[in-house]
Amino acid sequence: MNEDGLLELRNKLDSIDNELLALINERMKIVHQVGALKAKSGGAIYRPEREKAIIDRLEKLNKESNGSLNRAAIEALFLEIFAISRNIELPENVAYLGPEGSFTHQAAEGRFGAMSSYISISSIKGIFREVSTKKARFGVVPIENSSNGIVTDTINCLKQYDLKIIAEVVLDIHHTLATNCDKIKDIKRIYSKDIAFDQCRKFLANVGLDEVEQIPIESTTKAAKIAVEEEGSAAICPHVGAKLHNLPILFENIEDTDNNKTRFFIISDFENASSGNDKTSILVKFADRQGALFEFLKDFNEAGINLTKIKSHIVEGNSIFFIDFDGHKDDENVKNVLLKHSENVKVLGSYVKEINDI
Ligand SMILES: O=C(O)C(=O)C[C@]1(C(=O)O)C=C[C@@H](O)C=C1
Repeated sequence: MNEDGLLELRNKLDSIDNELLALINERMKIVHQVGALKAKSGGAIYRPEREKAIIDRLEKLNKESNGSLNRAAIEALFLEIFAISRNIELPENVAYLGPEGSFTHQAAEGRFGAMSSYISISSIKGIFREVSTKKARFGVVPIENSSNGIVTDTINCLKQYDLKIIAEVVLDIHHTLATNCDKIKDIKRIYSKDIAFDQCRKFLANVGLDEVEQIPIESTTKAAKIAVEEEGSAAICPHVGAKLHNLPILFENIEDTDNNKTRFFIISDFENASSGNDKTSILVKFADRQGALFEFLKDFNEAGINLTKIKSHIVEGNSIFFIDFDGHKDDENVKNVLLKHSENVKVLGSYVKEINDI
């Protein structure tokens, strides 16, 4: 291998890295001052709308100056910088639906970065409790999956607790089949979460595993932990979960649809300012009379509000609707409609709209 000139290029990289480090430290000094200011005013540390505005601006600048980074790369770099910044302003705990390595953990790390302090919690209700008792500043919970629909526990908790949705994260969900068995025919049982089995039905039939015992447990990552200890077992689990428990992966991306996504909410105890590109989620209980739903939808339509999702859901025997629409709750047209229906509506939060939608 001819590596002439490598040393010279590495020297150049080293001196750029030195400059980057000095600049980042310079940035963090200012972040420290922002933190002190917020400590006085009581302002929220996490400002998703500001982070989005910075990334939008940098993406535009990058295009204008013909930079080689795409939006995903700019986001990856700067979301980590913001996460470090927030920790400098005030270290805050993030509670997520565990165990470690779960998809919710991945969603949390994607938004809060490597420096945050994470608390793994085993139930959705536990996460809401953790945030409302201020043991954690943020909670990360799944709200819906493209194949399995709405997560009932999350809706119930959003109804019950006085917390706000402050951000959404949409993850592409890929499953692996991981096992210590050398051959498929040696697999005698498979562990996973019930919905993961549902999402991989065709794959299991294709490889002749549809008749093998399926043991549903509470998390896909725990499935990997059990399968590594039990001979003749396999797990349907995330790549990260298999790696975490040193379980060899036999097949990757075994989900039946190539558009398998899960949407997560980040919950906290504050409300976001408008970013100009927001979405709002509400729960609505309609009066038990003819035309109630129709009137509600008509008012939204006349106010020029784009409803992006409407799902009915039963809580304690009563039917309620989970609705998403474009706009911020403080936008004039939104405010008026919500005011008119305030008796029946619970506003769950306005937050920056993700590009990756479900
Ligand atoms: O602008 C702020 O409010 C900050 O706290 C600074 C900063 C940043 O690093 O730029 C950090 C955290 C916020 O979520 C948004 C931006």
